[in-house]
Amino acid sequence: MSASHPTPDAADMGLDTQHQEFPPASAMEPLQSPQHLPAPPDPTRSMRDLHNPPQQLADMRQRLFEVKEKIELQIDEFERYWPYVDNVWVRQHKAGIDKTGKYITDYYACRLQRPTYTPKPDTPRREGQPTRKKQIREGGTCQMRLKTIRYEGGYRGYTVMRIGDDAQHSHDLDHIDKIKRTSVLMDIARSEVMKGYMPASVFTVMNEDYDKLCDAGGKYLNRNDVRNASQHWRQERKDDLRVHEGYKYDHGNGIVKDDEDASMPRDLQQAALDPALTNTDAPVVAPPAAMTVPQEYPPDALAFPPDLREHLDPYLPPHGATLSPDGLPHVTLTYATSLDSCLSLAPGLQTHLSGLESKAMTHYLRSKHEALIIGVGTATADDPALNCRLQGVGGYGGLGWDGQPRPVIIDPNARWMITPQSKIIQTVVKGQGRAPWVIIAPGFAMDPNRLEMLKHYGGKYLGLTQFDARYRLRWEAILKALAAEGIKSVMIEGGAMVISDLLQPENSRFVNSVVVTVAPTYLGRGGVAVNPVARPDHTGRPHPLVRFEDVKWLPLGSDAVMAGRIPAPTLFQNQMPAPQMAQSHVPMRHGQEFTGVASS
Ligand SMILES: NC(=O)C1=CN([C@@H]2O[C@H](COP(=O)(O)OP(=O)(O)OC[C@H]3O[C@@H](n4cnc5c(N)ncnc54)[C@H](OP(=O)(O)O)[C@@H]3O)[C@@H](O)[C@H]2O)C=CC1
Ligand SMILES: Nc1nc(O)c(N)c(N[C@@H]2O[C@H](COP(=O)(O)O)[C@@H](O)[C@H]2O)n1
Repeated sequence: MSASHPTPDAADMGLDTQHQEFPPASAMEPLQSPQHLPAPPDPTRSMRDLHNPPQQLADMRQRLFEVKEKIELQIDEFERYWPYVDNVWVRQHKAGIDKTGKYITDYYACRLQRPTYTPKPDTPRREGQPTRKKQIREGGTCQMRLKTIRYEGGYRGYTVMRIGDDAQHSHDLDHIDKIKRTSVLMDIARSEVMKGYMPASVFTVMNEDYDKLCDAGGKYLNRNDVRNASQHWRQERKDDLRVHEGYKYDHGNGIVKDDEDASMPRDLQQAALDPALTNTDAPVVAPPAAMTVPQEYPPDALAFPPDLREHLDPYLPPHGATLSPDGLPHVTLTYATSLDSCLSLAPGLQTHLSGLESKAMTHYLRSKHEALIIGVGTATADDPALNCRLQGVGGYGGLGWDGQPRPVIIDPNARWMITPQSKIIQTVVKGQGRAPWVIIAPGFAMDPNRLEMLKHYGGKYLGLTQFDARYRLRWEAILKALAAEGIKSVMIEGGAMVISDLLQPENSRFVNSVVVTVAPTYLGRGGVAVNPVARPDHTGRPHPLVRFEDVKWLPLGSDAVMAGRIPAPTLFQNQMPAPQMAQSHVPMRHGQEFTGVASS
């Protein structure tokens, strides 16, 4: 999971995401809404929840058990997965809604945090009643806790994070599965019995695909669990119960598959198992939309095959990338150019240079970075979505915002006219991208409405103070500001001014690799060109500005993609020195001064 997330930071609501256990009273008010009462049994559960489970269920259960890093999910995803781990997590009493009414925070502790329960000596039972077996319940062994923040503002989402940097369970997930069943399993058992099936039959059918049962946390499910789940309902209806279609009672063996049915095609067998699909006697309840797993990708999804990925991976940040020893993120510079080095036909005009294959490649690159930088010239000209539309990332078949980079706009003068209709915001609303961060300089005249609007959708402004000799924001400061926000890899897409600036010797040391798409076209004079300023060597003779090394060319459709690295800075020692740096902070308007990074 990426370090950045689409929910407005918990810090925005006065919460320290790592260290503070409960929100300050000023920020949160106790919440009494019905959604915070214990979840009632879900009568819509059926065998389908076992046989057609949410995607990557075992993996998601493990992630929601460990919560090693912040997990971001869309609300329907959270509601789909959480009932599969509610055997682990017990909701605590402190829960709250902030004053804006947009954030709802809940706190959970591991089930094994409760004190150990030792039963009192059993009270005498009425004659003929069996003695109740009360077991010692293990507890008090695990201090792991987490909180969930549900955000319902310009978009809707959940952030799940553990409390305490190094917190972890004192046991594994299997241990919890052994001592407690999830509500999904109990709900399936209950609703199947309520359809008129014998508990033994329900148990047999639930075990039919044992791997899937284990994925759902049911490795230790037993017949008693099924009986207990439906006990109240069964008391008056003992005689009416039957076995599932396709099964029979076999003396000595219990409920077994009926061989005569075994020749049925597999999908028909599945349907036969689920009376909600076939049996008109059974109550048929449509599952809520939140339970349905989307099977198809959105129409704008792109595919980039694994064998092509292999060529580019050496140039990209590795999975779990860390900051450099200097505290800088991995930077990949990438853009599409014409043969005459132009990015677009004219200033302010978006021009499609990449073919379908190289466009898919660009989206693969986007999926591999935590942030995506463009200059305000590009944001204004293109009204871009700046999301990742690769099949399998969040919003395109993946979970939450997995693989979605954070768009970052360099806009020192806060001139980008972002509105709720901007494509970037529409993408956020659809759950297909993250809200942008905008980097601004001191002295900007910030429109408060725009600021509020951006925050509403989960974005923010970052104020920077450090300038170079031309009063441009220093790239080192930009990258360190993003690193301070948890970003460890950055893809810089353009436009021409940004790319040219980063190819200058004083900046190119921040670039780890370059991936350029060359389209077979001339755009002609008047185009917006990448043309960094040449630097003569120390004798005054012309000298190439940069020649990439470790270069690989990859034909993609009718384009050619070049991947390479910028040589170490020592190779530029013969060149003229970079201009002197300007002062590192400058006065803001209204007599204030920025010192370092500020966000709002
Ligand atoms: N083919 C491709 O791959 C791509 C094409 N493009 C195209 O490029 C064109 C836009 O390029 P261009 O006009 O050069 O604009 P840019 O996107 O490069 O934005 C330039 C502006 O961003 C701000 N800026 C950037 N870096 C800094 C810095 N270090 N410090 C301070 N301010 C900074 C400045 O804003 P201010 O002026 O307010 O000071 C500057 O004028 C568009 O036509 C777009 O379609 C864009 C990306 C990729
Ligand atoms: N790789 C590439 N090829 C082109 O032909 C382009 N015009 C661009 N432009 C960049 O992509 C952004 C558009 O992104 P969305 O498709 O809207 O997500 C644009 O703003 C440029 O940064 N890139």
